[in-house]
Amino acid sequence: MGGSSETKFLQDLLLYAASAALSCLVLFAGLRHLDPNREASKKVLEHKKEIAKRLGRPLIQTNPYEDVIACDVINPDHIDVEFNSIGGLETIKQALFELVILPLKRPDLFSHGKLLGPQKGVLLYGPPGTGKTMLAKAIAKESGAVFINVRISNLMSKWFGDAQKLVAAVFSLAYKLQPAIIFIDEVDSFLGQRRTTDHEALLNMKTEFMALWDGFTTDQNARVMVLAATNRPSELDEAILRRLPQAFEIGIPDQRERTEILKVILKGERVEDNIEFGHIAGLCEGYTGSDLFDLCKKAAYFPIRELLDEEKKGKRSPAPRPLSQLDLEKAIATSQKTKVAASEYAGFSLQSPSRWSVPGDSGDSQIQAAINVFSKLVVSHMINLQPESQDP
Ligand SMILES: Nc1ncnc2c1ncn2[C@@H]1O[C@H](COP(=O)(O)OP(=O)(O)OP(=O)(O)O)[C@@H](O)[C@H]1O
Repeated sequence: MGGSSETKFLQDLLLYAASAALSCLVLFAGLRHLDPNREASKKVLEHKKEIAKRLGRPLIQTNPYEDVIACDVINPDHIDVEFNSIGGLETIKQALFELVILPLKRPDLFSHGKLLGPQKGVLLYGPPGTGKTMLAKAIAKESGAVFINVRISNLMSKWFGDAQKLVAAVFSLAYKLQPAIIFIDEVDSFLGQRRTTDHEALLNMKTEFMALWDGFTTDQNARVMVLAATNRPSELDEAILRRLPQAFEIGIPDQRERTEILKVILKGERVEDNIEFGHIAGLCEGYTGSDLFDLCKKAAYFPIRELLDEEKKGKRSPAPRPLSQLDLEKAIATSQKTKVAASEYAGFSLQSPSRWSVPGDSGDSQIQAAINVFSKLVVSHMINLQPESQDP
């Protein structure tokens, strides 16, 4: 009798122990499943590994704001633009090589004395389509610097409320990934002259940006450079111009430069040997690099159309014929240059970084100014409609 009650007790004990262990397991699994951060942290780690791989830099500690910015970072090895892909602009390319590329690539040469401290800010200004973005990318490529393409409107619309922290993240991430280039396209829309209509969040972002930028300017170990581009240099704040002491005008190319651009665009394409590039460039007065690129694309359709016409007549060819001079001339005859934005830019000229000439008060520029003010009012109104804060 005593033996059977002992066995029963042991059986019960085992049963209790087993069910307690099972309950713990279920509870633990349930809690793990319910943990809201588990999936998120797993994703973040995967994302960070992916970014490190993409950037060609070792895995670094980053905060959630830096992770947001990391999505806009480009590994220099993945950039397909180099100085050779840019036609003309020889003097500017040479100056940028010495001022920007060399200090990022060979900081050792600039660490002896204060005379040759690395540039911390360069402005590229000029009409749309003249190659400013191309130049910025080529600089990153040639200097092996990561390229952080800061899209302020994106930050403002997506992360309103946290935008200031994201601005800080731009600089801290650049520092961690250095050498780095922070590229701000259309800088006037972010760091333009302060207006009474500016939203407080935008003003705070500007102040934060400038303070952080100043910090980098005095830090001799920072291999971080701000490259800014604009079509409207006269709209920039004086305070910004002071921080961009080196400014380069990327203007409308002349005939010699247009010849070089055409050669660069058509390099590696199937073209006839006898194209007179100088002659074609002469027919393209006022064209920007972007206009020339569009022109070549348009001309490249003629051989394809011809091939399709031949096919309709039952004649088969293995490939379209090479592009000819006549194709380019025909494309010029039917092309309309997109000179609208270029004419808007015309009239601005930079004497010195802090001295700008303002366009005459033509009817056109007044209408444009009115459009600018109106669009800024709309944007500022839209900002007011944004929800308060969203966590990245
Ligand atoms: N100097 C150039 N050499 C070769 N291609 C050029 C040149 N300039 C412009 N292009 C062509 O025009 C396209 C647009 O140039 P890019 O975006 O650099 O101009 P942008 O000055 O930055 O214009 P935006 O002010 O509108 O941003 C390039 O992708 C390239 O195909």
